[in-house]
Amino acid sequence: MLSWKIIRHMWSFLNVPKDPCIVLVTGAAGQIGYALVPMIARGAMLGLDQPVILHMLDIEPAAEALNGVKMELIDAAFPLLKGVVATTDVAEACKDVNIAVMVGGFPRKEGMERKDVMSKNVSIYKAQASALEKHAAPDCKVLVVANPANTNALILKEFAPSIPEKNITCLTRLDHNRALGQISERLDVHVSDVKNVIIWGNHSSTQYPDVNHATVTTSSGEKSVREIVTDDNWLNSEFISTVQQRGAAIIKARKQSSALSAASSACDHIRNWVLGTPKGTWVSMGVYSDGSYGIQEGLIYSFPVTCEKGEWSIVQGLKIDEFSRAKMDATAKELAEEKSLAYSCLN
Ligand SMILES: NC(=O)c1ccc[n+]([C@@H]2O[C@H](COP(=O)([O-])OP(=O)(O)OC[C@H]3O[C@@H](n4cnc5c(N)ncnc54)[C@H](O)[C@@H]3O)[C@@H](O)[C@H]2O)c1
Ligand SMILES: O=C(O)C[C@H](O)C(=O)O
Repeated sequence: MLSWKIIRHMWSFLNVPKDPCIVLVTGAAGQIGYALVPMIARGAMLGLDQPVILHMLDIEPAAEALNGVKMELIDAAFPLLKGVVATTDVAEACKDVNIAVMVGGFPRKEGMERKDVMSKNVSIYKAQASALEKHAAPDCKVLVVANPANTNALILKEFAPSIPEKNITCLTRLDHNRALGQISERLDVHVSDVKNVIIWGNHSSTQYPDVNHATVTTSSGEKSVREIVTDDNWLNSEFISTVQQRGAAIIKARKQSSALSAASSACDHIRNWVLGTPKGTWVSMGVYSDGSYGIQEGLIYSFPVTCEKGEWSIVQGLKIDEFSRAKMDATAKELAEEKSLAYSCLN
């Protein structure tokens, strides 16, 4: 029997091009869309050997702008980009897609809480769930970016029952990367030397950025973040609130929500999901809860996950202290409340 590794090696030796992967980006005329589509076309999401066909969806008032994005994609002459569809027809946009990145929706503005955008967005996700179910490839992987991201993903999962629940996720990788960034700034080390932070729960200000299992690579080996930072007070207060409030801080500074970091983190999320996480490293993803760590089953909750062969698995067996337990439960409680609120908006 030939091993998968040998077959892959022979394949690359023969230089057989891969079939293009069809990637849907909804809300593609918006600011995240504008940052995201060139990243996908350059291979940042699926790798430098993976051709892509982009399906871009937006609504009628944005049709002209969407067409402008298509013109720019053509002008950029990306070698990996094998086709572009720009449409306001959701069925056409969803046709045969392998990866769906759901960015379309109404973003939070300065002074608004995420709950304020709930009713506008959950009804979009209910409608688009059916379109994905009918038209996407059966093994399509879905990443919801638009807020409230966990609850939009939950609505999408509940109204697209034939899509496997393991295939529906939401973005908390931006929060994960923000947490890595804060530790790296504090210690003046490169961000790639910090790993295994965790974002638990909701992509909201109740999220719990947890450093209890995080490590830093130093010249004398891998050390725990707590040991190197030597300031539990900062780690248990300012660090947590800075990460929780980073989205609001960006909105205050830019008068618009994060776009380049959101787009880059969306690429990280899908790349690790499809191509795997490095050995010994986990990432945070919003995934359906199977009851792990006592979190109510069925919620879309951010957990530490490792990925292999296109499948994520929740990291099991991490020790949870009392401080963490309370914060993990508080963000779960908010998600359960958001779920009820979402259903009341849909009725
Ligand atoms: N999860 C995260 O980490 C994260 C980070 C940043 C932003 N966000 C969220 O991502 C979303 C997009 O942000 P943005 O800054 O790009 O907003 P934006 O307003 O610039 O773009 C949103 C786009 O969605 C389009 N749209 C609206 N309804 C649609 C529908 N039914 N179908 C398809 N497209 C539709 C709009 O026309 C617009 O072009 C917002 O909900 C924002 O809050 C999430
Ligand atoms: O906080 C927001 O509304 C924007 C986004 O979710 C972010 O985290 O930057």
